[in-house]
Amino acid sequence: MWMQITAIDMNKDTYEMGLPVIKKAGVEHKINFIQSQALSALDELLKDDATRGSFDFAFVDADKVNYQKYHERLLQLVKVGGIIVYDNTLWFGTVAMPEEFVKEELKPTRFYSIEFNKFLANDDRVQISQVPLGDGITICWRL
Ligand SMILES: C[S@@+](CC[C@H](N)C(=O)[O-])C[C@H]1O[C@@H](n2cnc3c(N)ncnc32)[C@H](O)[C@@H]1O
Repeated sequence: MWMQITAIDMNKDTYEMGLPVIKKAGVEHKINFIQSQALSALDELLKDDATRGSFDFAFVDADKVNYQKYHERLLQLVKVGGIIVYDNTLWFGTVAMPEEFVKEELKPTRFYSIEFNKFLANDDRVQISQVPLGDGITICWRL
């Protein structure tokens, strides 16, 4: 079956940085890069009935303040049994630290990350596993 990757980033440089490797692997034709704010791109994808519930896998590594909004949209785009992975859910370990030990510059995202982690833990539309790999990833199995 024809497999395709939809990649969204508001900054094309990020995609172009990886492009030589993508080309070397001969998979450029499989990637649909959308240069856009993620929320509007996801909303566009949701307008298409053929796209809803069609994705096997989603990986999110963008602005943490919007993770919950991405989650609501991805639940509609990823098929039941599919996987959604969120990056940086430990936020340098700060989500488990008392606030007084956290550097000022990490505090805003720490707050969003804690709120999002609590939200996911109570979301019965997914089964989750928090993996202490890198900066923490949360794997969600779409139920
Ligand atoms: C930490 S980088 C990760 C890039 C890529 N996932 C990787 O691992 O190489 C975060 C990326 O999210 C993009 N980004 C941040 N906020 C975004 C938004 N609201 N909409 C679309 N892209 C966004 C940035 O441009 C940046 O390329």
